[in-house]
Amino acid sequence: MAFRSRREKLRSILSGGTCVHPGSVYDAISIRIAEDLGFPLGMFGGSVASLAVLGDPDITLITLTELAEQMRRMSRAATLPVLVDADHGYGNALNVRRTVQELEMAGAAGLTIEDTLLPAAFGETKAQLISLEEGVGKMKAALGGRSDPSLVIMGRTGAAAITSIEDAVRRAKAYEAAGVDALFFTGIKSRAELEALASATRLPIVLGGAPDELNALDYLASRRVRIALQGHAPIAAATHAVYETQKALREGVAPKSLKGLASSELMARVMREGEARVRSADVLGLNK
Ligand SMILES: O=C([O-])CC(=O)C(=O)O
Ligand SMILES: [Mg+2]
Repeated sequence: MAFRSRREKLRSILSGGTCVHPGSVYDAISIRIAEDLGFPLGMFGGSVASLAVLGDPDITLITLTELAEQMRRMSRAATLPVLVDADHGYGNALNVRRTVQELEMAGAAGLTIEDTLLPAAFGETKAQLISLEEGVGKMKAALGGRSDPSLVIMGRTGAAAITSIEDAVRRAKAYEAAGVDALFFTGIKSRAELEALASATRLPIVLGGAPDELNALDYLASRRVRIALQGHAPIAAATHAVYETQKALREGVAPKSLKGLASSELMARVMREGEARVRSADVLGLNK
């Protein structure tokens, strides 16, 4: 299986004793940069998928096909293991199965399925959850949908901030019992909440955005948190750079005088230009 070693790397992070930050990845360039900088894995958030592919906010407009296609491009560009935010699995539990099949073929190392009601319901301004029973059905469907057993399936809940920490604990225990490989929590506001979840379960934990008191990797590792997200600053940095560059050009700055551009060395590295050159020499008859 072509992607097994990526999945095994993600599994070794989950079974290890430390907590790591993933690189935020969303396209072929960002995954190569994260790989070159030595990140142990990439996180492909639903928010950055929507932004990179559609230029839209994170409101469940992107389709599974678009998400999987973007993942496939990243899988081709780099070998870094990628954890994909598969939102609610793009429908009910049957759609979750299809989502897992598509993301597995696209080369994801792991994916998260969350129990948020998506897309947002009519007339509701706040996030809502599906029932625990439906959530368990989705986890089972996800597990049943993989054909490579090394693909990592994570159960995700934001219950701590939507309903209560007690509900988050109930859901975490139920998803663990359903057989998921790891638990992904968002909306955790304190060490006490993390500790309630960690002591009620045994699986490795992944933490979405968290407050400052939860930002010490050693502490997180001691509570079985193996991956801690840091948001998605790179796409905001890229947007800023494109904005400033286009603005300067529009204002008449000469291309040669632009500031903040990648060096030609960095561009060549990101394009893997050296490898392409060797390959061309080999196959285009230039090696004489
Ligand atoms: O998974 C993440 O990185 C956080 C999230 O839900 C998103 O960005 O859509
Ligand atoms: Mg998301």
